[in-house]
Amino acid sequence: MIQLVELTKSYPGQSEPAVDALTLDIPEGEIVVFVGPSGCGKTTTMKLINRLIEPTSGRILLNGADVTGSDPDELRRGIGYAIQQTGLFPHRTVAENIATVPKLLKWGTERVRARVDELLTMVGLDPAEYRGRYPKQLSGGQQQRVGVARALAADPPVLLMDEPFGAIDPLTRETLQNELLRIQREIRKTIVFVTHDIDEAVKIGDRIAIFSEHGRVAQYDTPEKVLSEPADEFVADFIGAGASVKRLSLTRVADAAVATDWPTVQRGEQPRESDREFLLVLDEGRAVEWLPRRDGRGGLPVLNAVGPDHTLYDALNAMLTNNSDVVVVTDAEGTYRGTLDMPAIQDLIHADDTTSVPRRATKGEVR
Ligand SMILES: Nc1ncnc2c1ncn2[C@@H]1O[C@H](COP(=O)(O)OP(=O)(O)OP(=O)(O)O)[C@@H](O)[C@H]1O
Repeated sequence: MIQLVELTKSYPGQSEPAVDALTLDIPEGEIVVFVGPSGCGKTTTMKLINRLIEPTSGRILLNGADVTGSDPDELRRGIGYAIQQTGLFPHRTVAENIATVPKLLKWGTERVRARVDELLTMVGLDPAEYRGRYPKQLSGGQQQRVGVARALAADPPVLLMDEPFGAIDPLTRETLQNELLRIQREIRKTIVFVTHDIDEAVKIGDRIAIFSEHGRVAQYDTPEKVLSEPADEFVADFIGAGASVKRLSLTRVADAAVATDWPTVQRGEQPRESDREFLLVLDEGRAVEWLPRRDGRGGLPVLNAVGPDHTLYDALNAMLTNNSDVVVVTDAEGTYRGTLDMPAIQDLIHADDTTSVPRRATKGEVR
């Protein structure tokens, strides 16, 4: 666990401190996200944690030990650091880049080679194809993956990530976010993650620290709490409109009440009687077609099914894209598991809401 105690940084020549008496506990094995407007002191705080810069006053404790006076080089070997500009060495191969810290630690050649391949596989790059490439022969997203692999190389207990997915297109960014969450389920590091983007913070964070200015933390809470009970107007403004929709991204489809009573028919078989307008056609366990009940002709392909790792936000998005109020749910292998409908999502949005007006549809009733 990392404890920041009254941490202050005043840069020379600046009238106000960049970080002013920041006190914050970062629990072991969690992802804590620093989010806030430009210039509020997020990067300064990260650099203070790994002693790239020295505090003007205050202390940093790592697992209870004061590291403010320890050897910065030694400290940094226990702290992985991944940044937006990746900082990859352009004239070194992917493998050499990843091996930087293990070589400093004088690991044997075979151990380094095995670790490089293990990490490339972990971040979704085929070692045989990528270990010999140079950074400029990679896409931006691939460079970020290598940056994350390099930060993890010597298995540090702490990982600092400063807008690691900042300059990436939205689709790749989402993939990288999902991969980080998958990797974190295995490695359980203490991760401090900086972003400008509240949606990214909500998705990635076990806790979110919302910085206002000068490293002051306006709220430090779980994403649920930040969205449902913003501490003040600054936080409410920063979250922006649509907090209830954002809350949908906190629930995975795997944890939602998936309905299993949608009428289905096996491909090639005679449909059963049903009160639903459409039947779902299954082929070898997969939902492939919505078949109109009335004449059994002119079926529509099943598009944008959601799996267990998707969020309810993704499910809502799929419904809107399909212009439908129901979406097919599959398991990780793509096998049909059931359906999620709009009323189920509305129920979730309004779970603790006693004032909403009656809706047209009720649960289970699909128009
Ligand atoms: N080396 C420096 N010398 C002087 N002032 C600095 C230096 N680095 C940062 N600052 C100032 O400290 C404040 C905090 O900067 P910091 O980079 O920590 O903010 P940030 O929240 O990470 O911003 P951004 O989201 O734009 O990256 C800013 O006002 C910035 O101008």
